[in-house]
Amino acid sequence: MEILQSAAALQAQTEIWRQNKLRIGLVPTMGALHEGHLQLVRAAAQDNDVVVVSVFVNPTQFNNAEDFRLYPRVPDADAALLGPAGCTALFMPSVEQMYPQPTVLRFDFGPLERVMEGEHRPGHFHGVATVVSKLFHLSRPHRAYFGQKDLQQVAVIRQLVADLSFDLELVAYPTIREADGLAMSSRNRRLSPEARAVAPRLYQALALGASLVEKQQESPEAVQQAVEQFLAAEPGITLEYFALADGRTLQPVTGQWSPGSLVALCLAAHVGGVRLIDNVLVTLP
Ligand SMILES: Nc1ncnc2c1ncn2[C@@H]1O[C@H](COP(=O)(O)OP(=O)(O)OP(=O)(O)O)[C@@H](O)[C@H]1O
Ligand SMILES: CC(C)(CO)[C@@H](O)C(=O)[O-]
Ligand code: BAL
Repeated sequence: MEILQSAAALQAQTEIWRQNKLRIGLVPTMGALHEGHLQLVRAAAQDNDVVVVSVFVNPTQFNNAEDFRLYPRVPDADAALLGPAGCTALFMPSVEQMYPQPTVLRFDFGPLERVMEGEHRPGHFHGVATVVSKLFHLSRPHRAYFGQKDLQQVAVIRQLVADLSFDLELVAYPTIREADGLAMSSRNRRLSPEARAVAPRLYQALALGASLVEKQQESPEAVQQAVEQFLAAEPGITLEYFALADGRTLQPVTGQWSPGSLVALCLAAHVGGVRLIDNVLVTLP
């Protein structure tokens, strides 16, 4: 595995791969890698001839300076995990490499980002779209891999790919969980033992909501209330939002259930000072 630290080096490598007709898979990450990331890398290695993994804590997508400062950074451990998982080139640029000058272009995804993460983290998806566009241009992937744990991010990038005619296949990979249900996340490293003990409640709340949605005996508003009450009973958790949304448009589901629709149950919550997100999907008959 080679480590590339400049945008020019990645572009030059991409050009050689393209000339040799090799299929390129891209896995964008912010590092502090876990099994969820590694499964994306293994999937990319199966589907493509070469795999680029980027590890870059992207400042433009953070709306909270403290969250950016505390984001876990373990580059040596990340590099050691990636080779065996099938990564061909690890791209680890500096902020100056990715942003040689301040950007002026603004991304606005309309209704898609007026809800959930977009609503609660102003500017977040502008930053994600900026850096992902740059990564697409530098590595010109045939396929790009993203996790469904960041469901709204997948929807935003799907829109980005369509609107800007990026010639690539977007692969959305299911959420990988710990044995007790907690979604794997780099930020889990910041959980104290006490916070880690209560964090699985988030998935339990989603599972409770999903079982009620499947039965369709309660209204969306009643399901909302049941999930919020479940989490309110856990003093170690502060819910930021819980949303019942259409799984494709991410717009709120209200009033009644639509037959055949995909329903996403999404939440963000603070557990011992760490902000975590999670979601589950239910397809209605
Ligand atoms: N548990 C998981 N299962 C599958 N994919 C995941 C999982 N966690 C993260 N990913 C995906 O890995 C890619 C990189 O994510 P990122 O580096 O932000 O890690 P993360 O674990 O989501 O960290 P955090 O949520 O703390 O920012 C994203 O496409 C993300 O959706
Ligand atoms: C896609 C991404 C790597 C862009 O910085 C980030 O949002 C993430 O890790 O999900
Ligand atoms: N995986 C989402 C990246 C972020 O929280 O900024």
